[in-house]
Amino acid sequence: MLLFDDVALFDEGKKRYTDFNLPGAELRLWEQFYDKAASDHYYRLLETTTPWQQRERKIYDRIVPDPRLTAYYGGANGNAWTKPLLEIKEQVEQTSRIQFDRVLLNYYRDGNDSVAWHSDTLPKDGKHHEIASVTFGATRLFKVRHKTDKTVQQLNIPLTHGSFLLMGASLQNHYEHQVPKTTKATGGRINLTFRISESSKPVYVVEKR
Ligand SMILES: O=C(O)CCC(=O)C(=O)O
Ligand SMILES: [Fe+2]
Repeated sequence: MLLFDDVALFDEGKKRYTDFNLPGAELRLWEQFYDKAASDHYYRLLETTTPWQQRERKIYDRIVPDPRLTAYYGGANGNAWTKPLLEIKEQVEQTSRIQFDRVLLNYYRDGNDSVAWHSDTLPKDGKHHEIASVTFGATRLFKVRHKTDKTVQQLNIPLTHGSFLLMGASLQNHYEHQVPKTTKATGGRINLTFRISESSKPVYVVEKR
């Protein structure tokens, strides 16, 4: 069975690069960072071998399960790195010239799974770092909006199978993002966000093109 044949982009066989040129923040996208065969391979592998957890959070006085499954690798409390995750980490490090030391995996089982508007948590050193986001599986919209300046247009970025989105450190200061639920029939989606914890600093500076 072939997975995710609806991704028309793959027919073109092109790696497409976009710099969103956001005011005050860096956001860059490589579509088909992985080709279809590699993307299908990683999707299947991660879906079946990851120790997915259903996390919960307290919202006021209610305990609410997250509308997605998650797993952490690296850092103080994460699972031990696996060979495929290290492979992906090295590939995003080569392109971004930034070194990451942990990864959060999100598994959106269908269109009913989501992540609400947020900025990623401030690391303990009080400073945001770059985040490298890799997607396998169904295409979902990644929405980005400025926290205060309503004149900055909201972005709706379809993150396709095998894409790589690089978020600059200041994106978290000035913008928030979400992956909304969708009623469109959609299969599973796995997103990996490679991060830098407080104990390590980027080895390289992201180069502006
Ligand atoms: O699934 C995505 O594309 C984004 C996930 C995310 O924003 C997060 O885990 O902080
Ligand atoms: Fe996030």
